Amino acid sequence: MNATASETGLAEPHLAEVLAAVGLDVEYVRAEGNTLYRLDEDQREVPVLDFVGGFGSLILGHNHPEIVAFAQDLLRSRLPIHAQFSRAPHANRLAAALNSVLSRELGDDERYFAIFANSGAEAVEAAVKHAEFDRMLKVAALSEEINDHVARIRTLVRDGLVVPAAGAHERFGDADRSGDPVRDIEELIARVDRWNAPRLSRAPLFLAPEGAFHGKLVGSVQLTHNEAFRTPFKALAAQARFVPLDQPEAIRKTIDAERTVLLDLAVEDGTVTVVERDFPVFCAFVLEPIQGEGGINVVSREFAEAVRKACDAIDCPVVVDEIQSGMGRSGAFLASSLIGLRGDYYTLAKSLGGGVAKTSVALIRESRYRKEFELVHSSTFAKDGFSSLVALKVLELLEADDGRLYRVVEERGRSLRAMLDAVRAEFPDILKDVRGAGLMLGVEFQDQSGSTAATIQGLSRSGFLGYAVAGYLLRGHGVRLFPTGSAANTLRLEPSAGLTDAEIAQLEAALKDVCAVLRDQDEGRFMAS
Ligand SMILES: Cc1ncc(COP(=O)(O)O)c(C/N=C/c2cc(O)cc(-c3ccccn3)n2)c1O
Repeated sequence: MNATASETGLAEPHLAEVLAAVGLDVEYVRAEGNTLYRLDEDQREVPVLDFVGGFGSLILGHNHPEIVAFAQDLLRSRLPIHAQFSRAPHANRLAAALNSVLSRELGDDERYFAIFANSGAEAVEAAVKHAEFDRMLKVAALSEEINDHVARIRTLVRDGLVVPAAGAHERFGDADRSGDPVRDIEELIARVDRWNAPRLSRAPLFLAPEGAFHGKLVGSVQLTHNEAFRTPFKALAAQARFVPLDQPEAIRKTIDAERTVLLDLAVEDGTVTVVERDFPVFCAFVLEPIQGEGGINVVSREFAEAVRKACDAIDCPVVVDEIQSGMGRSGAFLASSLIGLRGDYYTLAKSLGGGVAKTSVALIRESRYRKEFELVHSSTFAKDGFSSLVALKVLELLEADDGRLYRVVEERGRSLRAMLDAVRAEFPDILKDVRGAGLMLGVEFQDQSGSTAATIQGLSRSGFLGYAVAGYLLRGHGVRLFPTGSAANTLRLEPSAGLTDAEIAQLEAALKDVCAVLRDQDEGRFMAS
């Protein structure tokens, strides 16, 4: 069925046309576990094996029976879902439950304070706002400290207790001044003020790895590396400096390149000297421990250590974005704990809602938390009763039986990975790489822009090969998976923990078939509807 814009209605008509062009514009009528159901011409249900997994939001699968039953009970109970500005027992319990999991996983009891939101990008926005709120308070404190020093030293000079050091003006290119200490200190203070003023209002910067994806809202999209998503809106928000994931040393170099100093006055041995004070340019380093939208790139332990070391040196918080990699998807609650990366902030979303609610959270460690932030940030639907209780149920299921579900994810991920590696070994000319951890895996197809088949060549050169492969797998094998806008040749696999051997086998047959068609350059079969 090839829908046109008028038939698809007004919701993203162009995207609908793209999906239609590669046969992905299917309407689903029911979903359970790893299966979506569509209707055929005779209105009969046809199962589709779903590896898109809600872009990582379905670690428990579509409509998990315990989650659905729990949600139904909540609605039947007529619980207050929107009772803003009242005690929020459910949200507090959820924050406490998240802290228990973090304490278990991180091995210490430092508390994390929760700022709840409704979507992943909104949690990132909250984290970014809090980090900037924190940075501005640091800037204000530094500025006040310098002003206090200046005022105290002005008095000391006027009282004849200290004098400006010989050469105090050197950094401004001048020789010594009049010799009158009172006049000299006023000139020095004026020069320090003129140096500091523009720097105090310098816009903050962020750090993020190349390939980063943190959402598409105003602030978060500037942390997303994909230029198509980011650059049209760069005038709206603080910019990020992106560092290559395979160059940990680039982090320190990037920080040094942006180093900004304020000037301060100090007294040494009775004389006044000018000293430098580092200005906090960087607001936060934001990174995913496993990049999703960027094409399933696993951050190395070496890179994680370089991030932590560089950020500690400049007192810059590390925001670990676990929106896609978290909630058990890697085989641990946090994928970052597998690479020894400790976050100052964490963001969680997607599977936190159990596949039936929309909720997200930014968690901020107590040592960095600014409680005044609560007075300036809020959201109508955040921490609502329904989402909070569903999220509590999700954590209960993840943590049950001493974390049995994480071990299931790890074992299912190993089985899926083993199959993918075997298919790649059989078709190295078609499959370039298999990457990821747990049940967050990616299969990268070889570039086909040199194909002798014009259609395959054209699709590859236009960045649609991955979508065309996805269309073939859906039409020919009833298997659903997608590439992403930032890694068009990498199909991502994010099934639920309920993945069965039969589902792995079905995917194996589908992948081997599409690899054979591409090896044969059989564009007729490849594009058959
Ligand atoms: C690490 C991370 N941080 C913040 C976000 C933003 O969350 P929201 O989408 O809930 O605002 C995401 C959400 N991910 C969205 C996503 C992830 C992905 O891997 C693919 C696609 C996608 C979307 C459309 C078409 C193809 N791919 N979308 C994320 O993965």
